[in-house]
Amino acid sequence: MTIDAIVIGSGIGGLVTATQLAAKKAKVLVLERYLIPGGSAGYFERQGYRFDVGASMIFGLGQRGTTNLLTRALSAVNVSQEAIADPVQIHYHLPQGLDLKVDRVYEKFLQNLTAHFRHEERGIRRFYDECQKVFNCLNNIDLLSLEEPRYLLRVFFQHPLACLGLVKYLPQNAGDIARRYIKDPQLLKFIDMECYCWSVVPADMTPMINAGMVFSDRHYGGVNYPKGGVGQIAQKLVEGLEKAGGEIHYQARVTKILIEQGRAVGVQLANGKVYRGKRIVSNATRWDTFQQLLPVERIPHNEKKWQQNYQKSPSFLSLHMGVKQSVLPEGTECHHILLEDWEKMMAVEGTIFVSIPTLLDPDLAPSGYHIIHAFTPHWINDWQGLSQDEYEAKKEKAAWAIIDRLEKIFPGLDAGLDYLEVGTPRTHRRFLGREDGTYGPIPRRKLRGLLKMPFNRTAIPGLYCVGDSTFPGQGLNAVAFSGFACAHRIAVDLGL
Ligand SMILES: NC(=O)c1ccc[n+]([C@@H]2O[C@H](COP(=O)([O-])OP(=O)(O)OC[C@H]3O[C@@H](n4cnc5c(N)ncnc54)[C@H](O)[C@@H]3O)[C@@H](O)[C@H]2O)c1
Ligand SMILES: CC(C)=CCC/C(C)=C/C=C/C(C)=C/C=C/C(C)=C/C=C/C=C(C)/C=C/C=C(C)/C=C/C=C(\C)CCC=C(C)C
Repeated sequence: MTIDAIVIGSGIGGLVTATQLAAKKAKVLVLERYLIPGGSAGYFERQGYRFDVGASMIFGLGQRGTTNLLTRALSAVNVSQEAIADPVQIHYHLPQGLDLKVDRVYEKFLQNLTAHFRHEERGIRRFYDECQKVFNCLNNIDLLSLEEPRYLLRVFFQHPLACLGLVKYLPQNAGDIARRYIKDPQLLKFIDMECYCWSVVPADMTPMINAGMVFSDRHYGGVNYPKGGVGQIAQKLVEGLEKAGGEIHYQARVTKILIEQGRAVGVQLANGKVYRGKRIVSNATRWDTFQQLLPVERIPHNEKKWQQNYQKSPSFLSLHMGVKQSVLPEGTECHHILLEDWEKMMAVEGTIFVSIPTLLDPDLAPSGYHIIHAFTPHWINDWQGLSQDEYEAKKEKAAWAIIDRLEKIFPGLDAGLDYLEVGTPRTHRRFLGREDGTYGPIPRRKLRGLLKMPFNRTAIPGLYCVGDSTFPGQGLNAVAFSGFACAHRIAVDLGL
């Protein structure tokens, strides 16, 4: 039977595309190089612990509105995922005693922040209220392909004000709006950190649409942890895909996208096997798609331009730890950010991100133990060209430097350590198939919001991209949007 769409990669972007198409009765084949689905939202198991490989703070599993895209993607193929509400999005441990929690309740968060900056009470409220405006525009409309003129016309007639609001915010960045209301330099640094910890760039370079989503949805749909671990989301999507008649093959590494008369017509695997399909979707990064899967001389002009605007963000050094329960003080929250010096916010080993999923789902670790996943930015270049011994020694040294710093929030961490596995940018490159292990694209300089971020179609007819190198960028809920949009565009192109 002819395949309608071949999806390269089963990250959340690829799986949402595949399930949406399968739900529309398209014949879909997903090809995944690894053993399990999920990509950055995958997991691995060691000695009774189930560790999340990357994604750990999950938006999009809410129950209301239109922005709960993970919930919607699952229900489109008749599956669901139990979600555990996280009462605090992040506990920040920042320089100059700036210690505060982002409570799920909006007013409580504003109070916590205002307690540190009384003189900016009005500015704080005005900035975050403006983020809510962006979110309210999005959360009122059907979220589908912005490359489909009839859809645009329809939403515009249904919700003209929301659309005009979005058009206004699309070229803006969060930092410019924050500066309109806020003057205190330390508070502006805090807003930088609020953006950096998910966009990996400061507020000035973070698109306002994305900031509006994150800073509002955490108080609306909330951050929710999937029962059984983050990997469950992908597993459930695969279950739904198969129920809807789609197929997924593992250990199926695509090495080539086949082009005939300028059109993408199929793919070739590392083992030589060829599949042909009416449409090809790449969930690999744009760098991998256009530099590895296509002949380099084929890089379309607009892709070269994209690379002039966007660069690869650093990867991470990840510590997956199993620890004794006694390491976590009473009342510890699930997510933490630790930084001791503002100047180092974006430096290698500057900011430490921490996630402790077992506080929400104790079944992920043996009884009496917890998981601490700590990660911090690192570049692949610093990990290349080492002998095996040098590589191991470097891992060990870097890991213990992080553990030492974490003792500040988790006293006795070193003594309470039961298991430690360290991942480097090389690990991320190898297991996620992402060039240089990058977390995703970031602007090379200040750009106009999301205007330069490409949608799903590419310059090569028949070839589409999905995932975090497409609009609107990083984040599971963001790549879920990109999956909805990609499937919508393909369905229209195929006349489904
Ligand atoms: N919320 C968090 O805490 C957090 C943390 C880290 C990452 N993330 C997010 O996870 C998202 C990643 O989603 P995504 O959908 O863009 O992609 P992804 O990188 O997660 O998935 C891509 C998939 O494609 C597969 N693949 C790549 N090349 C292939 C090839 N040639 N042949 C076959 N398979 C191939 C990979 O193995 C992987 O499974 C990002 O948006 C990132 O921001 C979130
Ligand atoms: C018609 C006319 C005229 C017009 C029209 C217009 C329109 C309609 C427009 C539209 C638009 C749209 C739809 C848009 C959309 C968007 C979206 C969906 C977005 C989303 C976003 C999301 C995001 C950004 C998210 C993110 C998240 C993340 C990234 C996260 C991360 C995290 C991490 C890293 C972790 C951290 C921490 C710790 C651990 C502590």
